[in-house]
Order: sequence, then structure tokens, then C-alpha cells
Amino acid sequence: MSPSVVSSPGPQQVESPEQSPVPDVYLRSEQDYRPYPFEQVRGSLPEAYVWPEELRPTRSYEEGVAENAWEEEEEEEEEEQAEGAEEAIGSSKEKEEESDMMNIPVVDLSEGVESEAVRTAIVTACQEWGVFYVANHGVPAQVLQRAHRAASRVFRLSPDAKAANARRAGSLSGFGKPHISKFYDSLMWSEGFTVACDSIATLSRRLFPADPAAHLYFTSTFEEYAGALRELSSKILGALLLGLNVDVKRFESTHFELRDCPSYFHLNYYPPCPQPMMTIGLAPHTDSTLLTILYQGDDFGLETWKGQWKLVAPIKDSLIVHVGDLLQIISNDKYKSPLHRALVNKRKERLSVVYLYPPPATKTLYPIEEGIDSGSLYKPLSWLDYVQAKGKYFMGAFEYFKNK
Ligand SMILES: O=C(O)CCC(=O)C(=O)O
Ligand SMILES: [Fe+2]
Repeated sequence: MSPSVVSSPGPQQVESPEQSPVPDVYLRSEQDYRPYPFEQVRGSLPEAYVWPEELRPTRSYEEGVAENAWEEEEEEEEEEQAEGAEEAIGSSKEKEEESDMMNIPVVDLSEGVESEAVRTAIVTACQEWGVFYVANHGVPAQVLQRAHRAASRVFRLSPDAKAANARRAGSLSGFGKPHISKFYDSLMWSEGFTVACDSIATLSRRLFPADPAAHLYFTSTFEEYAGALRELSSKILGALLLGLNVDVKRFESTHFELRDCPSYFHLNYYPPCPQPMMTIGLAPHTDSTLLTILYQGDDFGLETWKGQWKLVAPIKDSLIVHVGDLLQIISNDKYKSPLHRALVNKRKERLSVVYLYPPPATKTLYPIEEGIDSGSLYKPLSWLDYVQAKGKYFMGAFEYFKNK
């Protein structure tokens, strides 16, 4: 488990027994999912959404916004947006000096991963933080904005349409409560929709049976986005493998083709909340992937844990890359899968569009041996083994696969 996670706030770890086989509990039934009529909530928070004090936000949305000089500089920022992402990122660096809230690294990909300087920046970011912004990533800004709009449309579907498209046992796709809900006693102020990238069109048709224009918009947007993110993820993973002195071609022959990984979108919807300081949008967790690539539009909400919770302020048109648990494991803890969470606010809804890039489900992964002097920290495992253990032990899943 990541050292940065040891003393962090979060659920109690579930003890992993010495020798029990991994049970098939991850793909559990989601029959208890009922779309919550968030729009009907006015005034006070239902009791089930009130979180224990130690797990509540430490800083309000308004404080976070103010600390990042967001509102005061809104006009300036609009001008910068017109001048393009590069300037916006430059300005964010200036803001970073004013605020210790905003110091996750920014990696500029304009020179490509063929550049040693770019690769070093990616590797350092993943060793020190496990999370970084990526700018000039090659995904057109229009595609990001369309994905955000298409996601928003999905969550405006009626409760009946959502219930008809709820996640079913044995499938990750569909609407549902956050996957991590069962590890926390209180409810999170959000709902999610997951779609496997190889069934975007099928799912979209089911979402919008009587609205061909909405179906076309959703399908074409997410198919284009998935293609661009597959490209980006495999480039970043390639750079990270090189950073471990691993020959990518050799890795592909012994492990898996970087472009052949399955992929999913997970859309998160956080409605405005009457009492945001009493609840949480998405509770602390790490991602069960190799890499996760997140787009949060122009809104605050994401926090990452680095000894304290740090707000990850939005940077126009940039993406946020997280190292996932599987990459931490195969890299023998060289790359860190960071604990993160999402806060909600009173003023407006927030959406995040998250691309999940795990390894092929049943392929056995061996921790990478190159450059490792003291032996593998983890046993060989497949992604399926891992998600099943995570579904049972949550943050204890790292421990479960450790060589004793
Ligand atoms: O909404 C966010 O910013 C966080 C989303 C997230 O961490 C996830 O879906 O795994
Ligand atoms: Fe996450």
C-alpha cells in the first residue's frame, strides 16, 4: 500500500486473511440502486448523507475557490482561455506560487513522449505524486467539451430511464451508486454512470431509445474521445515503463499490448448540495486501474491526499492523470496510486468524465523485475483477481497481494 496512504483519513482497512481464495464479490448486485431525486432536496441534507466529522471536507468550496484566486481572476482567465491552454497553464503556475493548494505537476506533452525531458517529467510526477495535469495532450478541446455536455445530458434522464439502465450483477456498465459505497456507512452526494468503451453505441441506444440525435451525439463523442485517450494512455504508460528501464516491445510480448487494454468511461454527477460541508461527493479511494485520465471541466471538487487534502484546481482544457493500483503493483511501488476524493458545493452541479485504463482482465501480471534489487513486493495477479480482492478488502487489497 502506498506510504502516503498510511495515516490518511478513510475507511478502516479490512483485514485480509492469510490464505482464503479471492471471492467473487466485486461484480455484486446493484439492485439496491435507486436514482436519488437530488433535484427535490432543498434546505437540509437527508440524514443518510451526513458524514462523520473526520471524513467531512476540511475547506469549503468557497474557501477553495478563494485560495486559488479563481473568482478574482475570472475575467483575466477568460482572456487567457482565448489565448490558448499554454498561457492558462502559465498563469496557473503563477497562482501556484501564491497558493500551496495547487502544486500537482503539469506535464506539457507538446514535444511528445519521444522527448527525454517529457518522459522524465512524467516519471518524476508519478513517483512523487501519482497524479499530474497533462497539457497539449492531443485531445481536441472540443471533444472534451462535448463529452462534458453529453455526460450532463445522461444525468438529466428521468429516474425511470436511469433505473432501467442501472448496473446489473456481472456488469460494470450502467447507472449506480459509487462503486466504493459499500465501504462507507454514509451515502455520497453523487451518482455515476459507467460504460465499457467497446459498447458505447449499444448503451447509448438504450439510454436514448426515442432520441436519435442525443444517441448520435453521445456515441460519436465518446467513441472519438475513447480513441484519443487510448492513444494518450498507451503513450504515457510506455514512458513510465521506459522509466523503469523496461523495453516496451519486450513488455508487450510478455504482458500485454498497451493498445489492447480494455477501457471504460466512468461519469460522475455531483448535484448542488444544500450542506456541502456535512457530506462528501466521492469518498477517499484509489483507482483500480493502470492509469485513469480525468476531465473535470472548469469546476473545483477533486482533492488529492499528500499529507493533507489538496484541491486540484481546474486548468482549462487540461486532463488529470492518476496512477492506478495495478501500475503501483507492477512497478513495485515505484509509481504511487494516490488517494483522492471529490467535494460538492452549494452553487452548481459538477461533472467529471473519467477514463479507466486497466490491463486485460484475466492476463497474469508479474511485477516488473528490471531495476529491482530486493525482489518483487507483490505476487503475480490479474486485474480480475485484483478487483475481486478490492471488492472485499478495499484499501487492504494491496496488502493481500504482498509477498510476505
Ligand atoms: O470527480 C472527481 O473529480 C473524482 C472522480 C474519481 O476519482 C473517480 O471516478 O474515480
Ligand atoms: Fe478515482
